[in-house]
Amino acid sequence: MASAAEKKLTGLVAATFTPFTPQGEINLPVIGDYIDYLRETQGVCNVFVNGTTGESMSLSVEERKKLAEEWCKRGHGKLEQVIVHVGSMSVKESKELARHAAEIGVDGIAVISPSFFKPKTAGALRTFLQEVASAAPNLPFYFYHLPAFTGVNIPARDVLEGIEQLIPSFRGVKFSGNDLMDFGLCASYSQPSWSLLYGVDEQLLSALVIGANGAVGSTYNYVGCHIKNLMSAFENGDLVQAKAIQFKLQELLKYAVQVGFDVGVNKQLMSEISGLTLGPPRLPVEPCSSAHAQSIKQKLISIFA
Ligand SMILES: CC(=O)N[C@H](C=O)[C@@H](O)[C@H](O)[C@H](O)CO
Ligand SMILES: CC(=O)C(=O)O
Repeated sequence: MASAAEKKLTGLVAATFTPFTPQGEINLPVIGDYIDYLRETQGVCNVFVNGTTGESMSLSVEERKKLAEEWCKRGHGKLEQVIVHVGSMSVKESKELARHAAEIGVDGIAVISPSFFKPKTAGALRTFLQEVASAAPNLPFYFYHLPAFTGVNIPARDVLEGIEQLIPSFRGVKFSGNDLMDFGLCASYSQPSWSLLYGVDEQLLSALVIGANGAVGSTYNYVGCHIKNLMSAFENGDLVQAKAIQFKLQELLKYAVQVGFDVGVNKQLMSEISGLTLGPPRLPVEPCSSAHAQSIKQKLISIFA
């Protein structure tokens, strides 16, 4: 994968779930099959490992390293890019994870804002990001904006101001917010080598209109093949078709939220759809019954039929 390191990240990126054993330990042997499923069944060849969907904030540093290693090792020759999220509450741990990511040859790293002690200004957040990036100066670096989870409501556009001077390896933003004006301001500030990756799957089409280069999301694990069609329809100027597919995903997620949807449900849904055994989530996320996930799967089948 090292050769792909400077290839601009575009298209669909699956935010991966972390496989656990029934006892709640990370279950590395599942990852090889997971990669084959993404490639062969969904046509998705990029992954975002140890993010929100991967429950990174509930994992130990040691577990995060082992997971990153396994995704890299098994993905070699099969995946185009393996991006690893290395954000943490501790700048020291983040730097350790960034150094480790460089050693194992990932294609890029992403960092979310710390959220217990929150940066008060865009400048403080930039300094945090710069410090982490300095531990892996040759790795493409992405800022991960997820205000609903971090509670850090600094506009991403403000974070980007002058960031290319502080972080020469800066290559873009994974924007998981609903504020499309802020996203637009990021797009107009963006540079040719940057990737703007949108992360709210239910409104991807709007972000494509504004200039998203790609998308990172949890649902691409199991509806990637359909959302690829949305992206091609958009590229071909077929907005009628692109909207029809976007509306299907919205209908699915509306149903899922109505019956109950969190990362535990999402993970069980992926197990039911893919046949992979991803196991339970980790506390405080509660396990989801097979029946609950099956009802969402049935909805998905009827919507995308
Ligand atoms: C908070 C979170 O996990 N966001 C994901 C990625 O950014 C999305 O892919 C959502 O899971 C998806 O848009 C469904 O709401
Ligand atoms: C969904 C997403 O992008 C994440 O898991 O971080």
